[in-house]
Amino acid sequence: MFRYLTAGESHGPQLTAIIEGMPSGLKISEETINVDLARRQCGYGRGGRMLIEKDTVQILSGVRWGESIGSPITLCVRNKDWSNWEERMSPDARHRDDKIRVTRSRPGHADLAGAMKYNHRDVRNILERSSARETAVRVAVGAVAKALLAAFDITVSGFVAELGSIRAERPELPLARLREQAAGSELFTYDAAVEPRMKALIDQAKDSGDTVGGVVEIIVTGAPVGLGSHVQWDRKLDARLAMGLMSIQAIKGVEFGLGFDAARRPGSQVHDEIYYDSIRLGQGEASGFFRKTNNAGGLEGGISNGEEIVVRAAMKPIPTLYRPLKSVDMQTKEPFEATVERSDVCAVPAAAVVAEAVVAIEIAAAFLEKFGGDSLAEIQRNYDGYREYLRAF
Ligand SMILES: Cc1cc2nc3c(=O)[nH]c(=O)nc-3n(C[C@H](O)[C@H](O)[C@H](O)COP(=O)(O)O)c2cc1C
Ligand SMILES: C=C(O[C@@H]1CC(C(=O)O)=C[C@@H](OP(=O)(O)O)[C@H]1O)C(=O)O
Repeated sequence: MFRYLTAGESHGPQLTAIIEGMPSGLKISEETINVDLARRQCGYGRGGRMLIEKDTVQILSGVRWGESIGSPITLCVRNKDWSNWEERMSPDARHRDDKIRVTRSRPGHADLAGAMKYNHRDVRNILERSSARETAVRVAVGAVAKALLAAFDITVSGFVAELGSIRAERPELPLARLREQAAGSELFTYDAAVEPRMKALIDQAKDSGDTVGGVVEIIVTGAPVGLGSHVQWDRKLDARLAMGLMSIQAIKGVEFGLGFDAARRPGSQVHDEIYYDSIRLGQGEASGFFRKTNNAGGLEGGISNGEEIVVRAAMKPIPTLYRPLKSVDMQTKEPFEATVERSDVCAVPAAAVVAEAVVAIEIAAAFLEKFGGDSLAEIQRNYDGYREYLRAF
């Protein structure tokens, strides 16, 4: 079974992930993972923390001489900011200092609900882990999942589809190529996917002490028919993708293909009609069956149907506002303005990279369930056999 856990606080020494269930024989390098880590840090509207960090991964287990060996893979991303927080975040009781407690919860963050749930009088004990800093190491896990998928010509790419009320078209270049370009260029940030109008909106929000959200779109190409299953609720691929995406900090909605728009149209304008053409087989397609539209976003009955998987996730505006919202001091119960932690104004471009990672992780998990084996070679045999069967279907 392919699974992973993450650990680590935003201003602690490091973030760690342990991945289990990766087959042996997969080429994995820190350099490849670092490309996605760098992409996640970019994007217009990020705050001061991103000037401090320059995220790089360390592979601490499970990979030898550039290839996975089948044992658990440990990934670590160190927090450079830790050096400024060593005492405030120390595990040592001698450093306790109740004078620096955070008691003014921010509306929209996990602060108050988390403090009440865990019986903390210092909101820092909550915000350190609820922080989206955690997504750094999740992106590292996603890069490993992408490496597995790439071995089977499956790509996962994302872009900023909406920012505030501004909509963007899907970039013209195949998204996989955009990513390759990103890898080769320091200049490329996800800014390339963000239009000048979007930048202006972020500037405007910043100037007025406000924040801005948006929608990211993720596209999976090359996924075969048959990932996920209709037979049980927790095996449906759309459900699993939605859970992965909803687990990203500040994501508040997920839709596939036409999404919510499907509810507003009659069935004749929603469902993708099915065609068959054997000539496609000669052209190297995996199957003669195809659709001319993809309103379903590549998923029917919780099963991938061979079309591109298209999923969007809505991100709410960042909860920490430089012109703070009203809150109540947990200690005195007096009304106050919420604490202003150093913060991003907009992290939608970063969320696109994080969403790519979680989508890659869920697709990789479903892929390994279907074609699983202990080595890449074994999976390749299983996959080849399935593709041959599909062509004759
Ligand atoms: C990449 C990324 C960066 C974020 N940066 C900030 C930030 O700087 N300040 C902030 O208050 N929230 C930020 N958030 C959002 C909060 O982490 C999130 O709203 C919070 O954990 C509460 O969870 P919820 O919004 O899912 O309910 C960010 C989210 C993402 C995905
Ligand atoms: C550190 C990251 O994002 C952070 C997410 C975050 C939050 O509350 O979610 C708050 C900010 O942290 P800080 O208070 O240290 O400035 C962001 O910078 C990151 O993306 O690597």
